[in-house]
Amino acid sequence: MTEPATPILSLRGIGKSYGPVVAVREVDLDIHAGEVVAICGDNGAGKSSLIKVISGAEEPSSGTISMRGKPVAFASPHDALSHGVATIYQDLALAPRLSIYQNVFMGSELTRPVLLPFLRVLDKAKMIAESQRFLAQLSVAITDMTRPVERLSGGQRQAVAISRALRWNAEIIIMDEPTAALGVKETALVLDLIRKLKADGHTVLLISHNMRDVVALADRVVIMGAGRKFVDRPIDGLTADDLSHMIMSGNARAA
Ligand SMILES: Nc1ncnc2c1ncn2[C@@H]1O[C@H](COP(=O)(O)OP(=O)(O)OP(=O)(O)O)[C@@H](O)[C@H]1O
Repeated sequence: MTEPATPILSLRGIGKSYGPVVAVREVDLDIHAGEVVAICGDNGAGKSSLIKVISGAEEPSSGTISMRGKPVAFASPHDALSHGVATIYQDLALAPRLSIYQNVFMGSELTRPVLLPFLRVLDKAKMIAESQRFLAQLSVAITDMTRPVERLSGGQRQAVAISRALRWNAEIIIMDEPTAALGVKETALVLDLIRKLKADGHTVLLISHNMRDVVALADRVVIMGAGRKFVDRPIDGLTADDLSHMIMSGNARAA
């Protein structure tokens, strides 16, 4: 018998309180490399608070986080990013007037030397080529990397936000409600982006209220209610209705 692989990410006893408000209680969670895991639950269940702890945006009030069996503590989202954990929030945090390549490399621009070794200028050509490579990896057909992001569709903007995560070599990509603001066609594009990430070996943590998206994409579903994890199982055979019922039964228990 083969030993189960060490999880890429493990949470043990994670709690998060904001003053007297307990948002997350005693959550244990193991995420394996290459999985797509959906985190579901009603409003106020604690999904965002849990994600903020994993993404380095908030410190946990209790518990530990490990990556590949080694304890880690993320002091900031940048710190999490340098450990290979990237989070894409609903607003995508893109600069609409800047071009695709400027958004992909925002805060981590590539430079090249000119004349003297200590004199460097932005390496626009390389940033354009790399951005093109990331988007091609996601099967997104945009050729002009100088196009401002405000002229892209919602799905294409998600692709730019994901490309930024890829630029950091993120292994774990956390997506907060990626299809919430999108129409049918754009939603299909984003679901394809997530499938592509999985096919390329990335691990995806997905917060979603859309049970159809969850059934279509996730390998495993985690359902939270009143800060606790009360379901953690493979998606095998579950329907969107099953998931909705599970969420509601969790609410009834929490009430
Ligand atoms: N910064 C904060 N200060 C105080 N309370 C907070 C803060 N952030 C979240 N909470 C509370 O923590 C609880 C969990 O909220 P959280 O946003 O994590 O849930 P959620 O499942 O993501 O909900 P939603 O689906 O509505 O985003 C709620 O009672 C919420 O009011």
